[in-house]
Amino acid sequence: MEKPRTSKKLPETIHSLLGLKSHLTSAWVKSVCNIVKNVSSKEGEEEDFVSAQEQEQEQSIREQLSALTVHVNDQNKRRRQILNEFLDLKGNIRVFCRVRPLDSKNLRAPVVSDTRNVIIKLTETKKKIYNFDRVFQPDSSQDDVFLEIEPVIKSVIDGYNACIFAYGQTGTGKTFTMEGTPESPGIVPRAIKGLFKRVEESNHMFVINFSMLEIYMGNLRDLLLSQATKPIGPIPPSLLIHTDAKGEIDIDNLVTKKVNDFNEVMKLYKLGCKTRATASTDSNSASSRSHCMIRVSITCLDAPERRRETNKIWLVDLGGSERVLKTKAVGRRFDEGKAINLSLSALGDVISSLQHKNGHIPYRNSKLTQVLKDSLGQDSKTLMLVHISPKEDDLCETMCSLNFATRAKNIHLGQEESAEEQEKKEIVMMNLQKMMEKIEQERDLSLREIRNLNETLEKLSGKSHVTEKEDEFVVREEIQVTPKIQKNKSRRASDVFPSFMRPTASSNRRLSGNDFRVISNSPSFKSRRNSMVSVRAESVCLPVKKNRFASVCDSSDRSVSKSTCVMRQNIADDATTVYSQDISECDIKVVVSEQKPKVQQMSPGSAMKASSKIGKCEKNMNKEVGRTEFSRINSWVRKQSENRSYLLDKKQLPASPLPDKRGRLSRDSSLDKSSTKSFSKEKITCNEIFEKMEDIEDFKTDETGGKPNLMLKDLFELQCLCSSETEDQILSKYCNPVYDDDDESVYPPSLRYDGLSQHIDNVWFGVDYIADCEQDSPASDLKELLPEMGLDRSLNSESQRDLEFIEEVASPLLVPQETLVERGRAQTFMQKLQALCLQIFLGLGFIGVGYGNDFFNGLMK
Ligand SMILES: Nc1ncnc2c1ncn2[C@@H]1O[C@H](COP(=O)(O)OP(=O)(O)OP(=O)(O)O)[C@@H](O)[C@H]1O
Repeated sequence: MEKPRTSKKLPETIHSLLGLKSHLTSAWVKSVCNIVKNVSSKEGEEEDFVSAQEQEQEQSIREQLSALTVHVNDQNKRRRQILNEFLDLKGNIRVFCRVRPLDSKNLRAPVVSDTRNVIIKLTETKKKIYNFDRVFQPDSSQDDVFLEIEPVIKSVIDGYNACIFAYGQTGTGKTFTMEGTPESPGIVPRAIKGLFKRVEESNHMFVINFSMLEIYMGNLRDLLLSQATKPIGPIPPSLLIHTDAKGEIDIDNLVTKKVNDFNEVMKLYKLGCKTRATASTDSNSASSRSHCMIRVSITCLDAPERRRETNKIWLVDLGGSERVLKTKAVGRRFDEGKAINLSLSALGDVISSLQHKNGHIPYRNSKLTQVLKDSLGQDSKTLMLVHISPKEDDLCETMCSLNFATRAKNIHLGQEESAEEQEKKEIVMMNLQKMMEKIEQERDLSLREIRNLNETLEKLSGKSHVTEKEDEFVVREEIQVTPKIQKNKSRRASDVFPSFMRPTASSNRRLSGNDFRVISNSPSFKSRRNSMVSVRAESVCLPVKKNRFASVCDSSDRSVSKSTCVMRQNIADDATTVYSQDISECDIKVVVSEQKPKVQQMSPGSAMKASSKIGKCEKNMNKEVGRTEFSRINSWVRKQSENRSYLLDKKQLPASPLPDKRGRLSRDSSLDKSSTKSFSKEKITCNEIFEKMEDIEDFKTDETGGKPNLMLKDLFELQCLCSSETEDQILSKYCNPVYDDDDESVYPPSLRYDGLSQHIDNVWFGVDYIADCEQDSPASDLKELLPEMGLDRSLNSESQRDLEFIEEVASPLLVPQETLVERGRAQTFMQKLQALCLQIFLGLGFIGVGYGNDFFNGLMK
């Protein structure tokens, strides 16, 4: 509409009047007054008219918006009902199976599949059929998989809890399905993208939070606490599970990060994946040794039609199920496998109980089921993806996985549906899906209309309909950590699990305040996900005589090497699980740092003296960690060995050992067991030993085809003796090294031993120490472990004596000092003592029970 022109002319008129004021007449003034009066009244009318029109238009847009919003909400409600019906028909717990592609086309595959069945050809005539809600064949794409998962993502937006987990033998593609690759992303990135897309499309305000943790050996570890900040930043508290008043499960102190878009989530996800515990096994070079769990929680306060205000989806990449016998896992790998299998079995029990609608659901049997309690079964949507390998070699594991999945399948008290019923159900589901699609299309149109109307409204009033709502939504805290820190100190009885499921030394250290030191510029480990940049745990592999134990785990020769983390790909147990230790298998990791803790290597008597140095030591530890000079530690180790005195029976040293036919050192007849009883002990330094062993070294150099690692010369040479003599002879020859407590040179540059601390921490966390100590002393751990390794029967009385010796010396050292009330100090102190204790045994007692190689791993760095 054109604006009135009179008012525009007014200034000109007045100007002309002013210019002609000498000629002003009363008629002139009158006419001007009329003009002015006219102008103001006309303009007012016109402006009123315009604003009334605009208001009307605005009002009509607002009415349309309200109507459309109601319509969209109705459509959402209908869609939700239909989706629920659809999922109910499909089953709240659905089991899919994914068959991974064969590595080589030439291999015979006894596993065939169609879209619903997996057929195992046992013999030419005998076969076993397993059916599932859906089977993804080897050529199925990630898109195919996600298409089946999408309805679950939709129901998460509707306020339902959900859980999607990948189960299966190690190396069958669980991580591939969940994580995927940059070219073909898996369920996690797709699900997150899907969630954000739906949130954007919706006319509600959502707050999305992201958390990531792993369950390693029954211990919950936050994966969003980056390794680099862990040791120097505030001590990350341990994660404990609790149930809130509404019966919802939460995890104390778990980092919860508010995320605004897909890219933000992906950054966090990558960070978490890097922190995850992986290791090389016989079946997978970067095998997951834990259950990796992602939690995405969604809050929507302005949608009462949603099932809950806050709900969550768990995306879980379970650790690989495996027969430990097949993987030949020992030590840590063995226990990891055992813990994974036990928690998977507990998960199977829970799902099976839910499917069979049992009165009691055994959630408390594992941390995994405790965490997932409110996201499994009932009105939650659960989706299990079982992964199998079609290879003939894996047939046994494949059948185990299929049997597990069958247990979890939707069998209502054993009644399978007839084909006719199934067909009817399929038709109903198809119709429901079509209805859903139609509603979604209509809803999308309505939403587009809402958007357009909002834009118009914005132009008219300069304010959008939606932004008003947005303004109401206050910015929330970036990181929300469930504030239950106080609870940490009183560990509940229910949290006390069998030894393998108890928190690892690593988590206890986090509790206690003593964490790893970090080292920059460390080489990255060979791992798909786990490129550790901050912690370097170097291992030492010493040449140990092939004893009974060695033949179990490794038939090849062992050599001296200074390698980082993964020592040999074909020895499962030589690969260190990153950032995790457990002393029960004596797989020890030493993390070397720049500082010089001055307390180390003391006799039990000087233990109390050591405590006074701890404060100083801890202060040093809190300084920023710099680059490690490995050579400094090397030279320390060397100096240490040279200065160290041994009570040695000189007679026992072979004068000039000669190689036998097989190239091994000949035994001196004087090393006869009977003669060891009457030996005369003299003090002798390591250098003297070296002189005596000159010939041995020459020979060994030839045998191994290269000079032994200089850094480990001393131990290497001592171990050379081990390779030609019985453990008992070694034991009888070398007594405990003699240390001068005041000699600071015996203290290694920042040598920290991480292990055994669990025994101490338990005292402060409500776990009965005595019971624990009895159960978990290193010697009893060994005793426990040996039968599992099949070594109990083969232990002779001499080895038994070794064990008793260890127990006798180790146990008193592990008793906590009552006077040391400050946990952190006591912790550090005990670590030093433990390191001392273990170094004393270095090359002695443990060799006799087959711990030679593992025991030395990392200890000397
Ligand atoms: N469907 C598939 N298509 C292509 N490659 C696959 C598929 N499934 C698995 N792979 C490949 O097989 C290898 C092992 O897979 P992955 O690491 O996902 O196994 P996993 O079951 O997670 O093992 P673990 O339990 O030991 O962690 C990877 O290199 C992966 O890319």
